[in-house]
Amino acid sequence: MAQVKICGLSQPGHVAAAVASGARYLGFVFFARSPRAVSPAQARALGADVPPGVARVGLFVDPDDALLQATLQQTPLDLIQLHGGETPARVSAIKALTGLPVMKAVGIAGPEDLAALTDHGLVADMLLVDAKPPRTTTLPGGNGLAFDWRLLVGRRWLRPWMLAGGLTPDNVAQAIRLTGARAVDVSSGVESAPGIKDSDLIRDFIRAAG
Ligand SMILES: O=C(O)c1ccccc1N[C@@H]1O[C@H](COP(=O)(O)O)[C@@H](O)[C@H]1O
Repeated sequence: MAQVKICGLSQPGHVAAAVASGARYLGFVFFARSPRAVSPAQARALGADVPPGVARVGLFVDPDDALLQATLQQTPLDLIQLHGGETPARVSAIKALTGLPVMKAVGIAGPEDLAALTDHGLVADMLLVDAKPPRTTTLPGGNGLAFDWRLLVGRRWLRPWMLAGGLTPDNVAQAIRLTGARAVDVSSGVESAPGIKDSDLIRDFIRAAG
């Protein structure tokens, strides 16, 4: 069974549905432009009763030190997800600053994008392999877009990795079979509208990944 991260949670009922269905990672978005953005106080409340073994993930996009420090002062997190243009050096600096493990997202559109996974695998604790966002969007992730999963067949990196990008209850099993992913991340694919999670879709996704 692949481990599942449900990203962009903002309501206690959806956190409860994700945990009850077996999610191993819960994502809280600290990026103001996202329809899924939460405040640190909201994230603290949402993550307060999460059982051991379920990681609270803070998603940031090119955060400065002040944002990271202010967020962590207000809410406990177990893993930092970096979803912007952070360099390997910046990933290292954020690990040192926060004392937390970091998962670095890399956007993939073609084979030329795969080298960044090798570079980030030297410093990040985990890799997140996502679709590269289109130039026209203001969101660097959470767009519900998939990439050609065949690009990952036979690839190995130094760190554990998650597959993301356009996953849904209907396609996640195929994505896992093709890529061999041991962990998957979803946001839009378990929503009824942008930013509105659906407990039934969360359950269906986690079942389908099993
Ligand atoms: O979910 C968001 O709003 C978001 C905003 C900014 C950066 C990343 C974001 N989400 C991440 O994007 C991928 C793919 O999401 P989707 O399933 O295709 O909608 C996933 O890793 C989310 O964590």
